[in-house]
Amino acid sequence: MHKLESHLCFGGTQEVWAHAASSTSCEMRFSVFLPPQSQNARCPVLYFLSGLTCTEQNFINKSGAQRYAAEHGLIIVGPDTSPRGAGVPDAEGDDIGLSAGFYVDATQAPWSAQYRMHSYVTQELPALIEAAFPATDVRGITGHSMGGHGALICALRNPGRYCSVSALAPICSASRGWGRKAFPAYFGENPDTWRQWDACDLLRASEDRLHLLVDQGDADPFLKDKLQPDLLREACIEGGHTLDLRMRPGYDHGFYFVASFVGDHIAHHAAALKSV
Ligand SMILES: N[C@@H](CCC(=O)N[C@@H](CSC=O)C(=O)NCC(=O)O)C(=O)O
Repeated sequence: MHKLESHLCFGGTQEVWAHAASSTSCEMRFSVFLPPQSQNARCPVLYFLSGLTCTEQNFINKSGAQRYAAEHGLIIVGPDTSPRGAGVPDAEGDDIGLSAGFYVDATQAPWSAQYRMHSYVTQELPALIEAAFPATDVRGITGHSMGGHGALICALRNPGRYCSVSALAPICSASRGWGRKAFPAYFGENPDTWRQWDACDLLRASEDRLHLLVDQGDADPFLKDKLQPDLLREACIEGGHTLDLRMRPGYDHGFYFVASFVGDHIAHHAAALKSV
């Protein structure tokens, strides 16, 4: 593992690291913000999963999250959004292949060998973070757009692994929304296989009851066709989950929206993670 960047920020340190990942069989980068509190004690970790077209950089450059993480004493870890490097498969379009790992473990060739972001994000990366940084094993998970879908499915498929979950403008039902192109490629043509990675289907089937915080701009151009918060609302009612879905008048999909509400999400996670 080697450090690529280190910047003092709000009394903490914003770092970027690279390491050889076994889940994805390639070098992976991740960001880690270490709050000032982590100089003296281990801190809980919030995982932030980014959206389509992103690397580990977009969130740390554009969200302004460091200020809130420093205030609350949370480590924030931001993985890349797909495997990368020589030989990693790709396809035409922003919503499949590079930067579009959808936080799933693909089952179909050629994707299945390296598009294993679910294993990477839920198992390999936390093990590394908890061994190499001043982190506890108390974890929360959040994300934006494809990363919001990722946060939901990571929590739903791994009961007990995360103490808190939230999402900003998530793809709520990837198999019916923004994942309509990637899911058949990653899992094959049988829709039953897609449902195992679709947040709404998982919410309906889950025996765990989640308490979800979701923010969504009502001027988001992807709202109706690709994000579909109405499906999330219905699935939460059917599955008995608590959903605090806050529709934000006038906000669109990008990082201006994320920056406006990321502080609320960090406060929400801090309250849950620090009460464990
Ligand atoms: N070009 C794409 C949309 C690209 C986009 O809006 N990406 C978002 C995430 S969308 C869902 O996962 C993003 O975070 N971009 C990075 C940034 O720095 O803004 C299209 O129009 O289909």
